[in-house]
Amino acid sequence: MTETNLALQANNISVTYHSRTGLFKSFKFQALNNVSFKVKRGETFGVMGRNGCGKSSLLRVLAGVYQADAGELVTHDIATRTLLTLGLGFDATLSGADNAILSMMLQGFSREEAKAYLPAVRNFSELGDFFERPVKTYSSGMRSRLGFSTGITTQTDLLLIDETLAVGDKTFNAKAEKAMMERIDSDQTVIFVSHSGAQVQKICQRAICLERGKLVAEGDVKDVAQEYANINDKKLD
Ligand SMILES: Nc1ncnc2c1ncn2[C@@H]1O[C@H](COP(=O)(O)OP(=O)(O)OP(=O)(O)O)[C@@H](O)[C@H]1O
Repeated sequence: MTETNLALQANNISVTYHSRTGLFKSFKFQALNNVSFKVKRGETFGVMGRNGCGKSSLLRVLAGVYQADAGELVTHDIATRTLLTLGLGFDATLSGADNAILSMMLQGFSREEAKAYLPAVRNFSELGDFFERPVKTYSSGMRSRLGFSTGITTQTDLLLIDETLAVGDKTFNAKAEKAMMERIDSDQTVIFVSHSGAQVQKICQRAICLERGKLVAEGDVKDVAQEYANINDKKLD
């Protein structure tokens, strides 16, 4: 892999959570331990691993939401990035439109650029007049739709997808999946995270596997999925 076709490089990324369990008690938990890998420009790169292995923590570091407490993330020509999740970070008192603008600004867009995307977000979300109403009046499905529509409408240099996307009703889900696959099939750099080796194998060329915060396999997606299956089999013994 030449340095010129690299989109990003994770070098020895570690993340430790510090949690308070009582007035004078706290504990540390290392969710990611020295994780390193490279992602090429335009590829769909997979991250697989069992529940609690550190997938979401890694996604948050890649999205710039969390700062790794050791290691570095080197990006090449990545000014904007989207984390496609269920929109849990919304301000419930603000309207869907205002939340969409804030979320696009967090992706790296200017206020003016975010405003220009707004009609397309409104249209994709199918929220109608609710788009101008406070998010606290939304059902959970409506929140998810707002989050997904905001993420999928913008054209960013890096698209991060969390498998746990269940966006709305059947019709909306089909539309969301189609839009996601169109982006994956384009020359977009995508990182796709899932606990399902089969799902990662379906859409990714290369992948890594995490186990208890450590990288245990990297390379061609078939080989990594096999390694992941072996880990799962061992746990079932
Ligand atoms: N804020 C936090 N404080 C303490 N521990 C945390 C925190 N967030 C996550 N963890 C722990 O870090 C580990 C990794 O969590 P993470 O959410 O990254 O895993 P995951 O692979 O995405 O899991 P899942 O597939 O269940 O979503 C887990 O053991 C989890 O309990």
